[in-house]
Amino acid sequence: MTLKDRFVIKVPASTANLGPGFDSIGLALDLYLTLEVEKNDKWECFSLSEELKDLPTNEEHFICQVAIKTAATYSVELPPCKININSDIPLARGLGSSAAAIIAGIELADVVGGLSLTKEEKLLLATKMEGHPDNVGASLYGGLVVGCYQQNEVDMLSFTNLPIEIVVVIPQEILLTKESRDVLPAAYSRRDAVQASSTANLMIAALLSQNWSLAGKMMEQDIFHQPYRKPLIHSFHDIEKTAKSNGAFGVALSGAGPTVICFTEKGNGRQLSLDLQAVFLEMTVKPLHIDYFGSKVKVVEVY
Ligand SMILES: Nc1ncnc2c1ncn2[C@@H]1O[C@H](COP(=O)(O)OP(=O)(O)OP(=O)(O)O)[C@@H](O)[C@H]1O
Ligand SMILES: N[C@@H](CCO)C(=O)O
Repeated sequence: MTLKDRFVIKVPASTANLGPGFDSIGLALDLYLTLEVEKNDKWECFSLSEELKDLPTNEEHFICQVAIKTAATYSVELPPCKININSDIPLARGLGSSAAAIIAGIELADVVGGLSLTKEEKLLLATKMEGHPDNVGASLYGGLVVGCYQQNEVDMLSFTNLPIEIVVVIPQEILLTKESRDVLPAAYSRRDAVQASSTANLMIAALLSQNWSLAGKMMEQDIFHQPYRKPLIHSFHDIEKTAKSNGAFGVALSGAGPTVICFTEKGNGRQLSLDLQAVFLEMTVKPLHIDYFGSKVKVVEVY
């Protein structure tokens, strides 16, 4: 690497859980966090999007902190960088903004610090920081991911070619993941644990066998987290009803909320988005696609 190298790091957003897959299932979406990075004499972060404008502009920035910490794990002192940051991912809305920022920080440390990390190493580092592998796995691998984090290890599979489209309905208010996790029970009875895990198992089997109505039914039957969180999202039931009567096969809270995510068969996303926007005028409604690539790093030589 020369001093004049510039890196572009692009990381997709993600939705987690897909209903019952709590802390385990994620899906990468085509909204992006993009960083342009070059070495500098000090740490500087310029937020180019409105959404990011109140964040720190020096090494206190979350992405720099992740990068510095990642490099330090391998006893590497990261040289300071100037970073231009752009993002389409709204913060604290359930679309994996923190996970994308963690993956971006790890990719930055990897490329600038010459760490040569494998995907598996990046996934473990990111999972430890985020606490669960669903969003970070989707942002790193792309596609639909199913993961298991225990005993300091993450096992994950990712799947491509799902003929579905997505519409997200994003309320204006933010909901921090921490607040949305605080309403969950500390423990579940054996009966509930069996029901919760069988619902998740059947949901993923139904999605992968393209049995859309069964996948949608299992999304709705989740008992892990949605019954506790839905009261925090006042419009959930109205959005669900409108989406289902306009062609969505499944509706769930996106991650920790407040975004509501609607799943429909390929080709229907745009119309479903228009139908939802016509009813929920005060919310941001977007048709999205699955990102199948995950995070990407490009070296741009500047002379
Ligand atoms: N691009 C970014 N740069 C710096 N900090 C960020 C960035 N994206 C997210 N964050 C930090 O993460 C916080 C949001 O994380 P939180 O886990 O609450 O929501 P989320 O990741 O958007 O939602 P979810 O985890 O439910 O998908 C922000 O308030 C901010 O502190
Ligand atoms: N699985 C996580 C995703 C949000 O970070 C949750 O539902 O809390």
